[in-house]
Amino acid sequence: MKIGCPKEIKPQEFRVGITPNAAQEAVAHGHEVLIETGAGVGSGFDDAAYEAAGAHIIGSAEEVFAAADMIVKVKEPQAIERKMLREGQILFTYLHLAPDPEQTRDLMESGCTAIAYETVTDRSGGLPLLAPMSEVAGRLAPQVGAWTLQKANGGRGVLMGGVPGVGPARVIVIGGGVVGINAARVAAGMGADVTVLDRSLPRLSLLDDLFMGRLKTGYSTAGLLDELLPHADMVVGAVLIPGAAAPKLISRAQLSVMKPGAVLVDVAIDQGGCFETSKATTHKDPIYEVDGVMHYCVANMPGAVARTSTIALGNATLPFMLALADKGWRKACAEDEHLLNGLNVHAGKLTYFAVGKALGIDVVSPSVALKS
Ligand SMILES: NC(=O)c1ccc[n+]([C@@H]2O[C@H](COP(=O)([O-])OP(=O)(O)OC[C@H]3O[C@@H](n4cnc5c(N)ncnc54)[C@H](O)[C@@H]3O)[C@@H](O)[C@H]2O)c1
Ligand SMILES: C[C@H](N)C(=O)O
Ligand SMILES: [Mg+2]
Repeated sequence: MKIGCPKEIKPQEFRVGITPNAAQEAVAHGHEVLIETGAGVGSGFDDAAYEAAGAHIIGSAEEVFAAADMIVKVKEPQAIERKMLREGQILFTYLHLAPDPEQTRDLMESGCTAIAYETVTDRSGGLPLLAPMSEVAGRLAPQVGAWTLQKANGGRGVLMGGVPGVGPARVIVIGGGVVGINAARVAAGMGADVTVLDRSLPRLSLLDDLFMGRLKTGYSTAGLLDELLPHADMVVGAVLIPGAAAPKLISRAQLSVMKPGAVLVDVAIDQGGCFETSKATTHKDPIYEVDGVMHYCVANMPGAVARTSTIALGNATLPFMLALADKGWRKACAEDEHLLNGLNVHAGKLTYFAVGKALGIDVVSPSVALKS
């Protein structure tokens, strides 16, 4: 199979979908790997590293899209990339379709077969292709939140760990999954007073055991948030209902009970955001203020630490990319229900129920799509 990897074009996105090591494995499996020139530079991989791995360097994204049977990327295809997709072509990347009707329409119109990293599952109920980037974004969240808390950036001028004689920042993490646990770990490590809220009691139990009194846990309800918000310096939004639009857990009205200069970091913004006042921002212009409360809502946070993120993502995607290339998407998905769970669009039809529900579009079950 011809596997193509274009350079990412989302603003300030420096990750790349295929590392030289992954390219080398694909070549060893008998595939041809086409990398757009410069695609890896933002992650520290120059064209020569790909050539040494046996890949071909291609001059433009247009040529990569035209030649490849499967496109492997990081971010959802941007409008100009969507025009280059064609019927029968496999697209393997993050999609986050629930909050994105335009992208969904374009992917359906293209006729391509789109497999979304974020809905591929594993045996233990996890999301193995989302997890590495959730680890990164979770660890980044207190870091960017701490920067936003600085007075010059609009924050209330509170130091995460405080100092002797002055208490630490109070951080609430809503959602104790992969993002949440990593955010809690770094916030606690910075010395903050951390509370994690979740709706899964087993998850709260795990957090309680792991952190041994270093953080507090709470069962996530609107009432508990009402109690906690007036005291919070930072709230990290880290909830997920796989594939679905994020539930809105803090309304605009609730901002009025928060302290001026408190900070909301909405990591769940890629699924539409879990605060009513969230709107996606970029690394170049990451923060804005609403009713005195600072918001950080970058939907591609791991792009900021592209080297770490590209390698971590590549480690996770490699076996799935090889399965798709070796067997073709039908056989690969027929033999692996977890990969089939990644199928979001095929031949003009939407194949993921939570996306269909969010966007009001009819869905064909992935097992039916497999046979079409
Ligand atoms: N902005 C970015 O750059 C970036 C990067 C990586 C991940 N993400 C996003 O972060 C979000 C979280 O991802 P994850 O991997 O941690 O997911 P996860 O499935 O590991 O964890 C989500 C947690 O949310 C909990 N939850 C669901 N509804 C809740 C509610 N009402 N209140 C409290 N908890 C609730 C679940 O029980 C689960 O523990 C996703 O939207 C993911 O796409 C964003
Ligand atoms: C998954 C997340 N939206 C990312 O960009 O890595
Ligand atoms: Mg180009």
